[in-house]
Amino acid sequence: MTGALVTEVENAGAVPTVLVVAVALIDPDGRILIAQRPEGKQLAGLWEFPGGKVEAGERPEQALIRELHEELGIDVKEACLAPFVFTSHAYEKFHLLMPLYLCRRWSGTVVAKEHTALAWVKPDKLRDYPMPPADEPLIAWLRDLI
Ligand SMILES: Nc1nc2c([nH]c(=O)n2[C@H]2C[C@H](O)[C@@H](COP(=O)(O)OP(=O)(O)OP(=O)(O)O)O2)c(=O)[nH]1
Repeated sequence: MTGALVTEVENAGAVPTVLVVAVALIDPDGRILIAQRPEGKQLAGLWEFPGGKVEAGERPEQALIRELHEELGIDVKEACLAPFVFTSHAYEKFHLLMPLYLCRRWSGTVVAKEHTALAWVKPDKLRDYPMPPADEPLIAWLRDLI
C-alpha cells in the first residue's frame, strides 16, 4: 500500500524530456547572435539562442540546420556545427535537454523571420538580455570559453 502510494507520487511529477538544439552563431568580431521570442509563445520577450525542437526522425544537426533556415534564412553546413555544451533544465511541463553548438561559418544574411528582434552581443554582455532560466549555465560557458 505504502509502496503504491510512493510510486503514484513519483509518477505525478513525471514530465516528458524534450530535445531542443540551439546554436551560438559567432561573427568575425566575436559577437554572438541572440533572438527575442515573439509574443504569444511560451517565454515570450526573452532572448534565446536560435534553434528549436528536434522532430521525429531527425538527427539533431539536421534539425538545427532546418531551424536556422526557417528562423534566420541562412544555410549552415553540418561540418560547421561544433558541439559545445548542453543544458538540462526542469520546466514545469517538460524537462528541457538542449545541446548548444558553436558556428562561425554560414551562407546568407541573417534576417529575423520568426523572432521579434535579433542582437549581436559580446559574451560578457549577454547578461544584459533576459534569457530563459535554462540558458543561465550556457552564458557562463560562453563568457569563459569564447
Ligand atoms: N531555441 C531555443 N529554445 C530555448 C532556449 N532556451 C529555452 O529554454 N528554450 C526553450 C523554449 C521552448 O520551450 C523550447 C524551444 O522550442 P521551440 O522554440 O521550437 O518551440 P516553441 O516554444 O516556439 O513552440 P512550438 O510552437 O514550436 O511548439 O526550448 C534557447 O536558448 N533557444
